[in-house]
Amino acid sequence: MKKTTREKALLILNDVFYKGAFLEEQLEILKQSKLDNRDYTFIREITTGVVRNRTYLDYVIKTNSKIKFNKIHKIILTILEMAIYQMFFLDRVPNYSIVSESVELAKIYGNRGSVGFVNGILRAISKNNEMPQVKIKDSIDNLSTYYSHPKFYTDFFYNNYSEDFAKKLLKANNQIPPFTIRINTIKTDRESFIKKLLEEGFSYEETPYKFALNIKNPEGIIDSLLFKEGYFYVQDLASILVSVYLNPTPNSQVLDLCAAPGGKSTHLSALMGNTGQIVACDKNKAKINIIKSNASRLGVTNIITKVNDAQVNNDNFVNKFDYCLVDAPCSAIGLYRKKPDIKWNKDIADIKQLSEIQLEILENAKNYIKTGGILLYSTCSVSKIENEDVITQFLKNNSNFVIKKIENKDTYKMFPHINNSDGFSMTMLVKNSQRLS
Ligand SMILES: C[S@@+](CC[C@H](N)C(=O)[O-])C[C@H]1O[C@@H](n2cnc3c(N)ncnc32)[C@H](O)[C@@H]1O
Repeated sequence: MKKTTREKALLILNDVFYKGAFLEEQLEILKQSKLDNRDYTFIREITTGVVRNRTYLDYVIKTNSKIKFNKIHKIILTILEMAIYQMFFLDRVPNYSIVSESVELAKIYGNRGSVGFVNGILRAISKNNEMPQVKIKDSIDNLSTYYSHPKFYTDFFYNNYSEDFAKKLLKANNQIPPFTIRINTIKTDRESFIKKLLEEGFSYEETPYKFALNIKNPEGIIDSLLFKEGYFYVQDLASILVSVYLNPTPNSQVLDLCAAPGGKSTHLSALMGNTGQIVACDKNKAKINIIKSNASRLGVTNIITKVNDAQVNNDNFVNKFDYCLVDAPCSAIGLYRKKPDIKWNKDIADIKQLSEIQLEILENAKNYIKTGGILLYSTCSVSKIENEDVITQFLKNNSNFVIKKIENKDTYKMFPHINNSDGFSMTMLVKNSQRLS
């Protein structure tokens, strides 16, 4: 029998929560399946919403369930999470229909007992006219539950920044991110691009960087001629600003050690007016082809690509470059707003492990820069462990490097609630001399 939209959403969530699937990839597969656009949008809205608000939804279940929370069968739990999300976060479906659709799903995936359970608990919860409050005494627990964030994350911002900062950040992480594009100045100029954009029926708002625009109605823009002609690249503001801060001079030699899919490399190329040379590397061979195809679409001619493991020293690179970008593999906990499943699949242990890899990469990168050259370290993580701590250790090991402040900060951090961007960290280091040891 044909699966309903809710059933499709249920199966995606089940794969994401219990089988290690990535939400974005699952949604991409669904998109390719020629599903009606309205159904696709609804499934994306429910699945993303449930992933984003999971702890809160589970709290509502816990406080209303007659069965112990950890005794609820996983798929039944997901049916409940989807139902409660629709009740309190969407307003287009009436509660009675949410309950009956959920009961239908329980009939397919559960047993007689679970059908009665789903019916009973959802009827009770649907009697609330407003979102049930979270009543947990511990403030950090309370915020983590209400805004559905890992406790270590809330704890860090609550204690190292402030309660107000933590609240605003968590709230912003649960909002839908803007669709930001970078105008490709190799192919067009700002004025002509905006004219074409408006002619094609797209509207935009400005961002603090004049070549980055937030598209208000991005549906279809990837299929547009503007895209095919390489007039723009889809890229978050924070990611765009990394290349702006590095700001390599024309004709320089640039190394991008973790370059795929090529967002920053191709931007660096535009900033250099397609002059000099950018060596764009990645460990992953398949991803190198994505850099090539992006570079070709964008009219970039000064990039050469190389499969290279940045954790291994490469003698061919030593002392060759004026600039080196290390946009390191990281926990991506700065991307909660865009990819909410990261909330649930990266913990402190992963972050610590990544910080070791990041330091290892920097320890190689330092050899590749000429004296006076610049090393820019960036991550889409807002953790201290992957940023300030890595840099502190690096500077301890390498006294011939000094920090060059960005926006008056040793490590400049961008946040969704402050910059309306992904969470990002960047540190600029200058190599003052060769090491004497
Ligand atoms: C944050 S992404 C880079 C994004 C890219 N700079 C951009 O702006 O489009 C990190 C990249 O590092 C690559 N990577 C992971 N470990 C690596 C390693 N040991 N050496 C080189 N690249 C690595 C991943 O394949 C991934 O493409």
